[in-house]
Order: sequence, then structure tokens, then C-alpha cells
Amino acid sequence: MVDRHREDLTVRQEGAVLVGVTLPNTSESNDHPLSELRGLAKTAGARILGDLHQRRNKPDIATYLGSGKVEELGEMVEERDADVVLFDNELDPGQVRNLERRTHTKVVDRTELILDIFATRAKTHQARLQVELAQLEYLRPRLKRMWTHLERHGGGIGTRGPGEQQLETDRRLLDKRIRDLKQRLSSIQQRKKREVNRRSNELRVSLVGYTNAGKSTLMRRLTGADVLVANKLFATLDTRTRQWAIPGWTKVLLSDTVGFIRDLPHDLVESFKATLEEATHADLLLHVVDASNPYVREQIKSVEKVLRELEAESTPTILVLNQIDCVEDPTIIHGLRASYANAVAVSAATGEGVGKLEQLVQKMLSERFVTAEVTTHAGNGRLLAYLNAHGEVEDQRYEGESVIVTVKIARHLLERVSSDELEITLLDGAPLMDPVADDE
Ligand SMILES: Nc1nc2c(ncn2[C@@H]2O[C@H](COP(=O)(O)OP(=O)(O)OP(=O)(O)O)[C@@H](O)[C@H]2O)c(=O)[nH]1
Ligand SMILES: [Mg+2]
Repeated sequence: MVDRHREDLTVRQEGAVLVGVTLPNTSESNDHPLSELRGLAKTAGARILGDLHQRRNKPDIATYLGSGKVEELGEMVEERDADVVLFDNELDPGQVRNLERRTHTKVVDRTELILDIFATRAKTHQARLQVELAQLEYLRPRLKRMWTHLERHGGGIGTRGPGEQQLETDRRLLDKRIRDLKQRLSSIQQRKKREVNRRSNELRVSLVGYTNAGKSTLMRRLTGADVLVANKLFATLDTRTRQWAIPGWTKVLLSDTVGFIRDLPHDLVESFKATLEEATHADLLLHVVDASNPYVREQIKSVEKVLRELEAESTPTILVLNQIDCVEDPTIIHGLRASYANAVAVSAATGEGVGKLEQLVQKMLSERFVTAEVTTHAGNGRLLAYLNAHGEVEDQRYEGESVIVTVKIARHLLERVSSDELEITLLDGAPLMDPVADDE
């Protein structure tokens, strides 16, 4: 049952008609209301046969689209021999059913389309499990729809009278699979957490941002990593981490991860939470945007919303205004820099501005980190272990009964160990806070 439905979701090679309804509260400009859906449809491999757009004060309860427009859609589908209607909005199961009935074709809403793209692009074990979980959560309340669909096309052995009993059995199987997936994902997550804890002396910087902004291109530019770059939405679905040789720091790790999108389906955020948190719980975030996109401000807002959902809004962040080689009007960059603190204009493609970005990263890391000479008695093994675990020990020498350690360490972690048994001399960075004061 589940597999059958998943086959239905595949829109590859299919001829599609795009539909979007703009409601008054949408903040988007009027330029190309369906341009993003067009990108999603192409990424899913659909051939676009036509589109239809409507402005409404509120969605129609039965069909989302107004009834005149539904007629028009039906005609367009027939005329162009479309296999599927792709909807830019999120539909409830009843609306899908009504639209399918009236247009005599398959109707796929925005959430289902994004899930489908994720399903075809997921490569690693973890990403596959996460996508399957999101799909099943999406499917569960819609099980009934599939059965009525079968009944309608009526008949044949094996499809007769599935009824409530069959539905119950299916739901139970589905719930069992959902539990199983959650369990497997949580054990993967725990294993990863242990790995991260073991490497707690490394500094983590993560690239986050709207899909197709240029995160992977920037990752390549900064670390030389051979990551996939593509003019497709959701080219990257897994987190990739590489050493970043940034002057003055030896243990900086840079991670590239899955992009965000407006109205990212809730089930997907939930399922991908582990992957997203892995990236967002960093020492520093590089929020990459495509400054040449007319919707850049909306995209920044969408990303900030997801970051809040992931409780990462307080992580220090640099806004990377990427693709400036494609921005013709300089006032756009000026405007963005005026609205956002810590913004740097770059082109990941040409390398312009990347030096400035590295300088700002160095500066922001230095604000959180200090280099210090810590002097203590040579037998203070606990402190030495602590400094090695949480900081980057650059030098360690003995003088009589004492040991002097030169260490680069997060300011608050050093403040935590200040005591009478040791002496701290700062080699760089602003003075430490009084040790009795609260952490940060
Ligand atoms: N002109 C220009 N194109 C760029 C720049 N940065 C990225 N691109 C192009 O933008 C497209 C998307 O780049 P990616 O690096 O794959 O974007 P991403 O943010 O990793 O996208 P997802 O993984 O899909 O979220 C590719 O076609 C890149 O070649 C830039 O600075 N200038
Ligand atoms: Mg990418």
C-alpha cells in the first residue's frame, strides 16, 4: 500500500501544470509568483506545460482555488494532456480529492512535492530514514484518501471492500514502521553526539541558508572540498564536514548542510532535526544568501524562522551576501548591509570578498576565544586534561614544580577554571570576567 502510494508521488518525466494561489498575508513581491514552484518542479524532473495563478482573500474550502479557476484548470489539463497538477500551496486531503475529481488528474501539493524531491535525492542511510519518516507522517492522515481512490477505480480481486478493518491494519503497520524509524534515527543521533563530544576541542563553523544560495560552492571555495554543486533545489541533503585552514586556527571544521525553503514542511523539519541541529549547534554560523535573488529578504526571514525552531538564533552569525557577481544594482548590497549586522558581500564563484569573509570569521572567533598562558603545579593532571579536551594547546613547558601551558580556548570555558591554584596571563583577547560572575 505504502509503496504504491510512493510510486504515485514520483513526478519525474511527467507533464505538469503549475498552480499557485497568493493570499493577502504573503509578503512576496508580485514579480514571479510561481518562479520557486517552477524550480521545484524542474528539480523533481517534471516538464512544465502551463501555469495558472490566482489572488484570493482566503482559500476556497473545497478546492482552495476558486471554482471558475478550477474549470479553467480542468480545461488546461485536458488541452495540454498533463499528468499532474503541482500546487504551490499546502492542501488538505479533502481539497486534493475534490481537485482530482474535477480535473481528472493527479494533484500534488507543495509539501508532497518537496518530500518527493527529498526522497529521490537522499543518499546516506540517515537521510533516507529521515525522508521516509517524514513521508509516512505526511501519509498517515491521508490513508483514507488512498482507499477511496481505489474504490473509485473500482473493483477487481484484492481491491474489493477494503473497509475500515483494512484501514486499521494499515494504520497499525504504518505506526509500527514510524516507531521503528524513530528508534533507528535516535541511535544514529546518539552515536553522532558521542563523536562530537569526543572532538569538543574543535571549533565548528556551519554553512546554513536558503536552498540554491551557494553554500556548497562556498564550502568548495573555502576548503577545496569536493562537494556537489548544482543549480537545483536541495542538491545537498546530508551534512559534510571538512577542515578549514583559517590563518591562526588549526582545528576549525566547516560543515555544509541541507538548505531551507519557505514553508519547509513541518514533518520534514521534525525528521531532519538531528541533521539540522548537528549543523546549527556550532560556534559560528555562516548564513549564505543569494543576494541576486529578488526574494532575498523573504528568504533570509524564512531561514531565520527555521533557525529559531532549532533554537539556534543566539549562535553568532555572519550573513554572507553571495553571488554579488550577479548583482547589477549596488544599492541592493548597501541596503542589505544597512539592515543586517555582520554582513559580508562575496562571490563564491569568483572568489571576490572571500578574504574579507575569512577576516571577519577570524575576528568573531577571537571574540569568543582567548589565547592564554596558564601556570599551575605540574601535578595538576585534571586541569591539563581539561585544557586539552576543551582548548587547543599550543605549547606546554615545565619550570621547576610548575607547568606553563599556552592554550587557545573559549573565553567562558577558561573563566570556569579560574582559581587560586593557577595563574592566567592573557596573550590575546580582552580581559576575562571575574571568575565568580556568571558564565556568559
Ligand atoms: N554566479 C554565481 N553563481 C553561483 C555563486 N555561488 C553559487 N552559484 C551557483 O548557484 C547554484 C547553486 O549552488 P550550490 O552551491 O549548489 O547551492 P547550495 O546552497 O549548496 O544549494 P542546496 O544544496 O541545493 O541547498 C550553482 O549553479 C552554483 O554554480 C556565485 O557566487 N556566483
Ligand atoms: Mg548544497
